Amino acid sequence: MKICVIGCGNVARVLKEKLEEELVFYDRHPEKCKELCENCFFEDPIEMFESGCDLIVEAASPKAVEELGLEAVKRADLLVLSVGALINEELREKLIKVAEESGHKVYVPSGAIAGIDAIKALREVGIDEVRITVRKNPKSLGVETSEEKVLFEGSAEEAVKKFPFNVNVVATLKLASGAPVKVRVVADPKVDRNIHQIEVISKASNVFIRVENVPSPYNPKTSYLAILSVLRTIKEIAKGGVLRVGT
Ligand SMILES: NC(=O)C1=CN([C@@H]2O[C@H](COP(=O)(O)OP(=O)(O)OC[C@H]3O[C@@H](n4cnc5c(N)ncnc54)[C@H](OP(=O)(O)O)[C@@H]3O)[C@@H](O)[C@H]2O)C=CC1
Ligand SMILES: O=C([O-])CC(=O)C(=O)O
Repeated sequence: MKICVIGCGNVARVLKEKLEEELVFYDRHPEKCKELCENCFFEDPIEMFESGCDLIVEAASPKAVEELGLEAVKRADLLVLSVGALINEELREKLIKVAEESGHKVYVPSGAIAGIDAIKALREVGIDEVRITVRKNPKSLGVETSEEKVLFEGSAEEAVKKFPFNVNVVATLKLASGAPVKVRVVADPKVDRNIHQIEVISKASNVFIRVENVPSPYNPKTSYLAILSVLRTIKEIAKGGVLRVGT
């Protein structure tokens, strides 16, 4: 499999370390790609897409999904990590339409959270409400405070606008549940992990999930679990396989 990666940051670096597949890269900072892989980067994203990708992995930003998502999915299957971009219904529908027309898929991995399997199943009976508290060290949220501080309470849509690099998981919950998602973002100097606490209320089950994630090596905003989730998704795509575990 040839994998084309948008973004030469933290996620890309770990993918390069851990994957045996052929990898090529694009970033708006070519020097970052050069550092990662001297002979396997492109300065132009379209040239990279045209180079024959089996899978395009977006690991850059919600803006990158807006700018490059349609061009990418026209040419290959697309894995989106900056899921916040997909909360915009117009962009999401366009992406799905282009994917359908070109015979490609759009993958959204579970990323930094767990429980997407149960949430998808509960959708069958309708989910009344999803609540999530995102708790991170102030440094990860770009603020300074010596005490625990609630930075935000509101809807998924507002949250992804306000914290584009910290609450992509909120958009994943919204897409998986189809329900309103109530979000709290808390800066907490006492924590050194990225903590996601999720409650799902429905007729069939109430589900309580708490994930305490170690930050990833090159970007503390991004949990290491998010990268492991991408790695596993890529491996399952590459392997095909007949046994599918999980909803
Ligand atoms: N779904 C999930 O659960 C999770 C998703 N994420 C998201 O995954 C993405 C990748 O994370 P990570 O690797 O840690 O991020 P990094 O900031 O380490 O790397 C991203 C790289 O992509 C570049 N980039 C950003 N926007 C564009 C663009 N429009 N065109 C070209 N290059 C661009 C960045 O440049 P510059 O520095 O100039 O912006 C940077 O070099 C982020 O959006 C992050 O928020 C992270 C954790 C969990
Ligand atoms: O990695 C995390 O803990 C969550 C995150 O940054 C995001 O959802 O964007």
